[in-house]
Amino acid sequence: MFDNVVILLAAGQGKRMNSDTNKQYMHLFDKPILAHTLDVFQNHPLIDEIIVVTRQEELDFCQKEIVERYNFSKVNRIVIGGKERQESVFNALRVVDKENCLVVVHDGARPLVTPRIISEVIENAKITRASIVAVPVKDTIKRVNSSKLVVETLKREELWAVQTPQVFTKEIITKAHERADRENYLGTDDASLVEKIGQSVNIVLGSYENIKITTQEDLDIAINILRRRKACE
Ligand SMILES: Nc1ccn([C@@H]2O[C@H](COP(=O)(O)OP(=O)(O)OP(=O)(O)O)[C@@H](O)[C@H]2O)c(=O)n1
Ligand SMILES: C[C@](O)(CO)[C@H](O)COP(=O)(O)O
Repeated sequence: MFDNVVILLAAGQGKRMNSDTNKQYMHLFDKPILAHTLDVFQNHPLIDEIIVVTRQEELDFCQKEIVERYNFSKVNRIVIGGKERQESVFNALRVVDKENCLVVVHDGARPLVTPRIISEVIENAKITRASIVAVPVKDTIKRVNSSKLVVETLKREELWAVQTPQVFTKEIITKAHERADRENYLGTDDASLVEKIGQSVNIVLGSYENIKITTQEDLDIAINILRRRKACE
């Protein structure tokens, strides 16, 4: 049996949000975005421990106003992130002390992840060792050059929009990050690093509601989804 360790990323700056408060700490209804995300993992029976990654200047706030205030008892470490998302994951990986475990990487800015998604991606990774959440794209996607000229139209039936959680054995994700670090490769998700070491990566169907809160309009979408979910409780 694997233990399941979450790396929860909250060390970004939220520049695209254009707000004075870092987006992870902005409120959605009753609590900060990061507390919503933590809630889902804290209450999930398959999750054993959580490592939160934060910025140095927000460490104290994260510890006192998020972890202690909402009593997230599964959080056993808070580590300092790096300049890029990938560095933040690598910093957290270095403190995962369990040998034989699955590492579940999740964006703190995706508070609408559901227990169903977490269960399915972990169960899949137990078998495949590398499993990520994604949804088929709905729009037509084109490759465009720097002069804004269309270069080609991609085959939509082959395109998936990738989300988190992304789950790997500790051995695979560590090897992938070490190789990327050595070769100065910077990817926009962890799976791209795993692909580079020749490991196949499996897709589990996510949800169009599992959005990453990136810009102001995402906040309105998240509020509407949460309002509907609360009304159904
Ligand atoms: N150096 C970084 C950059 C990002 N993240 C985290 O990775 C997730 C996805 O990143 P993104 O949405 O791009 O967040 P930001 O980097 O904060 O946003 P922006 O690019 O607009 O500044 C977020 O939960 C963010 O906190 C991180 O832990 N460390
Ligand atoms: C990992 C990710 O959320 C998958 O969609 C995404 O690539 C993160 O990108 P960002 O630029 O760090 O938001």
